[in-house]
Amino acid sequence: MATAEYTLDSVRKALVRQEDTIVFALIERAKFPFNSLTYDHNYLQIPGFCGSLVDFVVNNTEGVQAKAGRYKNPEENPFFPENLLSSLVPSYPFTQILHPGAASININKSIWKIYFHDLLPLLVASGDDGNYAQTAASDLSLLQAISKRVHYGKFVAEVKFRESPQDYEPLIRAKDTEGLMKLLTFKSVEEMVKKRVEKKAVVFGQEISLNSNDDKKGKSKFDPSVASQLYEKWVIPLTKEVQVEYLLRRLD
Ligand SMILES: O=C(O)C(=O)C[C@]1(C(=O)O)C=C[C@@H](O)C=C1
Repeated sequence: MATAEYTLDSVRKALVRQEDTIVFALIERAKFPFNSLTYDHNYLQIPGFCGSLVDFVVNNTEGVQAKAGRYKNPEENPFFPENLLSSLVPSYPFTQILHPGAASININKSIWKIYFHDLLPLLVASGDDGNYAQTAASDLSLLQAISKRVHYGKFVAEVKFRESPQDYEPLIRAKDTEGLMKLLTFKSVEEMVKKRVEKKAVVFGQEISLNSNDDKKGKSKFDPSVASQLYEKWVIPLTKEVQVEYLLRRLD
């Protein structure tokens, strides 16, 4: 998008499209049981590496993706920024609409904790089918989709600021976190988002049969209420946290 194309309407449309990615990633992770060895620090015996299989897969995949240029896009934020090498590919002129302070906002450590402690136990069945590498890969896809959505709050905050700087500036100068949170909140939009996400989970998660009468009979690929809970408890609050963090740096 060019700078002029970033409006509240266009960034909300991007958030709506990201819901599809998140719901599909939920479906893909729910295909596997919990597979606890994926997260067990004593399972791997790889010389020179200390951590679980999911740590190993995420660290190494992010390493390759960083070299391939993924994190040159200001919409992307790595989970392990400490270990990354620079991009090795020619750079693309991404539209720079964000304030430079945006680069220092990365709440992936919180997303990581919530994902493993709270979301996974709600989403997947207990059990072990041995597909640990595939499980870790589907964890990473889902983590990346959630992370992108949450950090998109930077873009949402920027367009809100540009649309009414006169309302935001005094609150930013006063470091009024609560006031900012109130100003950027639209409860009716949040309600709509939660309902739509649950509906997508119902529709995308249903069995498809060529006989239309059978469509709704099969078992859903995951519990659709997990999608709305994910948004209500974590995705929306964290997106708002990113917006406040961004706004607090907006006049630096
Ligand atoms: O649409 C917005 O205005 C946003 O800021 C996004 C979002 C969300 O995360 O879905 C967050 C805060 C608002 O209260 C409404 C929705």
